[in-house]
Parts: sequence; C-alpha cells; structure tokens
Amino acid sequence: MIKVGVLGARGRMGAEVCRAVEGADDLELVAAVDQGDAREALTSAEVVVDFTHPAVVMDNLRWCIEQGLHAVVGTSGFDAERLEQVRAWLRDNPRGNVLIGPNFGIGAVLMMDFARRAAPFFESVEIVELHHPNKADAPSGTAYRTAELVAEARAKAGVGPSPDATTSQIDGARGADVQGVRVHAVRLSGLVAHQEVLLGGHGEVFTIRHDSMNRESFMPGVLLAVRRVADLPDRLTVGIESLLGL
Ligand SMILES: NC(=O)C1=CN([C@@H]2O[C@H](COP(=O)(O)OP(=O)(O)OC[C@H]3O[C@@H](n4cnc5c(N)ncnc54)[C@H](OP(=O)(O)O)[C@@H]3O)[C@@H](O)[C@H]2O)C=CC1
Ligand SMILES: O=C(O)C1=N[C@H](C(=O)O)C[C@H](O)C1
Repeated sequence: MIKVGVLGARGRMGAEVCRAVEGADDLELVAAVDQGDAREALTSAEVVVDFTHPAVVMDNLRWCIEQGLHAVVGTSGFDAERLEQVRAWLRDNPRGNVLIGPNFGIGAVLMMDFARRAAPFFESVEIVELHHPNKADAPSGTAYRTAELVAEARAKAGVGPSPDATTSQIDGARGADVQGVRVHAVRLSGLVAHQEVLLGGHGEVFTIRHDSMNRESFMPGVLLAVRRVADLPDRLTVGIESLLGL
C-alpha cells in the first residue's frame, strides 16, 4: 500500500483525487488537507498530491521537499523560473522526487505530444484553450506547456515565426505571446477543460483538439503518477509522457 496525502482536498480536483485514492486497492488515503488545515498531517504520507492554487503551490512544494516526501503536483503556474527553483530545493534535500503534470488527462498528454511532433511541418501555429469560468489562471498550464513544446520543436527544426501582418489591434486581441506562440483563453460556463492546437500550412489546416468532459478524466494519469513517482530516474519530472512510454 502506498500512503497518499492530498493538498487542496476540498477543491474540485482534490476531492476527486481523494475519491480515486480511496477507490484504489493499492493506495491508502492518510491525510486530506485544505486551506487552514495544518500540513503536518501529511508527514504520515509517502506521496503528497497537490491541487491547490498557483499562488501557494511553491510553498507547499518546498515544504514537501524539506520533509523528504514524494510530490505529484497538478497545480498550474510552472514556468522555467519556478522549475529552476524546484531543482535548487531538490539539490539541497537528499530525499523525495517531484512530478509536475501540466495535465494528467491521457488524451491531453497525447495532444501535446502530437502538437510537438506536428509543429515543424506548418508555418503557422496558435493555441486556443477553453475552460470553466472558475479557473484561477490564464493561460492554462496545459496551453503554456504546449506552447513551450511547440516553440522548442520549431526552433530545433529552424522554422521561423508564424506569419502575422497585424499592425493595429486592441490590446489582447491576438492573445498572449508564449515563446512566440499565440495563446487564446476562453472562459465559459458549461465548459470543463478543452484545448485546440491549430496548425496552418499551404492550403491546409490541421487541428488537434482535446476535451475533458469531467474531472474523473484526470484520475488515471494522477494515479499512475502516484504509483510511479518514487521510482522515477530523475528527481524532477515534468509531464507523464515518459510514464506512458512517449
Ligand atoms: N494537472 C492537471 O491535470 C489539472 C490541473 N488543475 C489545476 O489544479 C489547480 C486546482 O484546480 P481546482 O481543483 O479546479 O481548484 P479549486 O479552487 O476547486 O481547489 C483548490 C483547493 O485548494 C485549496 N487551497 C488553497 N490554498 C491552499 C493551501 N495553502 N493549502 C491547502 N489547500 C489550499 C482551496 O481552498 P479555498 O477555496 O478555500 O482557497 C481549494 O479547496 C489549478 O491550478 C488547476 O489549474 C486542474 C485540473 C487538472
Ligand atoms: O483549472 C483547470 O480546470 C485545469 N487546469 C489545468 C491547466 O491549467 O492546464 C489542466 C486542465 O486544463 C484543467
């Protein structure tokens, strides 16, 4: 049995993770912690899962690393600077691995991988992410990570910037620029979590779309990460691609 603690346990994702852990024969939920609860209850866990808020996740993660706990992090908001900070904390503390998953949906991970692979073959690329209106941040962590992967693949292949002759616009009309990739964020009642990657070439458009219809969709990926985080070859892993053999 792997002992699991959940941070953000009363939130939309945290509550779903608690249910999934309780339903798994090989996992035991030993602590469910939310805003205002003492984190010390988590010291009885081997693996801590964090689905809280981008503003608090770094403090939680530093605490987990200092305690030598393995951490599976779903909370969004990780850029290169934050990842470097996590690496520094890991260097200073000998025990505990960290897996940060921008998206634990299997289809979403495939969407990111397909986008990365397709990126060098099209001169234009833009990302549209669509979420429920209670989401705390924009753009989504998934869109940010997709843009990073796409930008990296295009740079490696020597593809230049996406063509764009816009000279006049209202602020924000062309979305956010994430490493040269335009990212547009929609917030709409009725939605859960969705993304389209639009790739345009000569007379053709290739669209990759993923839809999470509910939060259960993330649970196979979260449980896979919980089961494997202790044995990962690197102290810090970003994404579950390697766990899926991608
Ligand atoms: N990687 C993935 O696959 C997915 C990632 N996410 C990400 O997960 C995060 C959470 O999303 P969601 O569940 O919808 O958000 P919610 O707001 O529903 O849940 C977050 C929970 O964390 C609590 N919380 C806030 N601060 C702390 C703290 N310091 N310690 C413990 N608990 C705290 C909140 O309490 P309170 O409300 O009182 O502030 C709330 O109960 C977001 O960053 C989101 O983008 C979401 C879906 C999938
Ligand atoms: O807040 C959400 O809901 C989601 N957050 C993650 C993100 O920011 O990418 C993952 C998924 O999109 C759902």
